[in-house]
Amino acid sequence: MSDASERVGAETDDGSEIDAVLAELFATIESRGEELPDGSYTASLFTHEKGENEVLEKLGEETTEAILAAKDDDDEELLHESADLVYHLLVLLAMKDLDVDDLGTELRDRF
Ligand SMILES: N=c1c2ncn([C@@H]3O[C@H](COP(=O)(O)OP(=O)(O)OP(=O)(O)O)[C@@H](O)[C@H]3O)c2ncn1[C@@H]1O[C@H](COP(=O)(O)O)[C@@H](O)[C@H]1O
Repeated sequence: MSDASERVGAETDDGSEIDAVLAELFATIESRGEELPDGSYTASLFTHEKGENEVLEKLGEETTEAILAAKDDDDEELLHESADLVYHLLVLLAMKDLDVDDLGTELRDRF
């Protein structure tokens, strides 16, 4: 695992914006899980009474909402729900002590 602080604002060699956004968001998620600040939705997921199940349920809900948006041909809503989905997936990876870089490696290995 790489140090979260090193990834904040990180850009890949080709300056890919999505890589930078995912790296910064993941670093923020990890930091919320460590510091558990009051008022943080992310921190509330790490301390939820349902534990990991809360995030798993959210992933199910956001997936359904993304599917419905796609079926409605509502591109704006599809992007919104896709962002919710990716965010919750990153929270799950952080809870499992996995890393967004591990996800990147898994995807790149399929090229
Ligand atoms: N990217 C996200 C993010 N995406 C989704 N969510 C939250 O996930 C929840 C989604 O659940 P629901 O679909 O039930 O929520 P909803 O009220 O119906 O809203 P929508 O479906 O319209 O999104 C909402 O509370 C959203 O605010 C997020 N909460 C936080 N972040 C980021 O996480 C980082 C830490 O933020 P804090 O959690 O505020 O510390 C920051 O970079 C934030 O931008």
